[in-house]
Amino acid sequence: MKEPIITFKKVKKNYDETVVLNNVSFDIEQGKFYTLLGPSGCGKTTILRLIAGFDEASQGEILLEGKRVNDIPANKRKVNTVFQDYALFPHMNVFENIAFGLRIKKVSQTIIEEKVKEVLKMVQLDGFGNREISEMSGGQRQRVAIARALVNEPEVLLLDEPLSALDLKLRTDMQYELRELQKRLGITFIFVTHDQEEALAMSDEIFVLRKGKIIQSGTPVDIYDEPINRFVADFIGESNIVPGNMIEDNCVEFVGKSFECVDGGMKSNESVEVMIRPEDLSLTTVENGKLQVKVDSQLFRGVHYEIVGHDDDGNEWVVHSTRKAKEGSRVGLSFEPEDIHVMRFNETEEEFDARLESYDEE
Ligand SMILES: Nc1ncnc2c1ncn2[C@@H]1O[C@H](COP(=O)(O)OP(=O)(O)OP(=O)(O)O)[C@@H](O)[C@H]1O
Repeated sequence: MKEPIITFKKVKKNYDETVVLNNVSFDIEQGKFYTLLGPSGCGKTTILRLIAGFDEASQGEILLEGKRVNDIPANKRKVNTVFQDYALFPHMNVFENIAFGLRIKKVSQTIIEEKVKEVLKMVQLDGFGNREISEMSGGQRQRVAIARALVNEPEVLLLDEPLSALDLKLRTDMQYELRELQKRLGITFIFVTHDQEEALAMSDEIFVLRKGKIIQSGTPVDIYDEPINRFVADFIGESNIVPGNMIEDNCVEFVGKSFECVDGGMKSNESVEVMIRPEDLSLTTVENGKLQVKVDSQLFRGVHYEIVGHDDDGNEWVVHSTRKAKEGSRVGLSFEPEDIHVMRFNETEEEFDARLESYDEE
């Protein structure tokens, strides 16, 4: 791995007695799209503020390009932030909003004009310089905010829920645009969201946070397919989770039967939670099914039917299927060994924290 562009080493942040970040450590590589994902209040914005230099860490080290920056002020860091509300100046036009930072740095008018033109082009707002902010749509304002950050040529762009004010269609378009922009510029983006679909669609790497800790990091596929615990499984996507028992490395028992699986790492006889995603289950006949369920309801969701049923042990199963099922009928469900994911059963938060710490020490 190249030298990380940002490193957090056991960073803690507290306000008086309240611990907001607890021993957070990570490396951010240059040129990738990272997402901080987690429920409200878990510490996402705090991490951005510490990177930007708007707040100081209570303990631990923050490095930018290998150099400790704990005591370096925000304006000396090659990092720029795009805020949730864009923080544009309403009384200035688009050009002046973008030029503002350069004017403060006393950059010459010719260079300002050149640079503003260049970033307006990057965000596809060519020719919008003279418009007032009030004449711009939500998506356009968003792009002005990004242009204003890009004009400073940051190595890292921090984006704090920048799409949350947009309606669904525009939001999806902007997700695509932002991802394309990041690829084109090749700079590091660190994006904050509590929307898991957005995180999956946009990121190279996701950090999942809970209560001031990063509890899992990895590619969207890693996190979706191999959630570290039930919290991550439930937070990211829909899942069916039932209790089970490991028979041996590649064999797990649930709903009274044993199944081949490829997900090792648990001890024999260990109690586990077995997860299978709704789209990994397919409908078949009762005879051919690995599981049998009675269909309780189904909803048409456009791309698929969402079928909800229960097995004879009373466990609920959700299936995403392009085929319909009949309410009240019995159907079989099939799945592949690699679609089974096993997690520790009933792990308490303390036990989980101890497990995370043991990984850190390895
Ligand atoms: N200046 C402050 N003084 C005291 N507590 C604070 C301060 N700033 C943040 N906090 C607390 O720190 C915790 C983390 O806040 P943070 O803004 O990082 O969360 P977040 O994950 O970004 O949440 P959201 O998704 O709601 O924006 C919250 O419990 C918040 O109340």
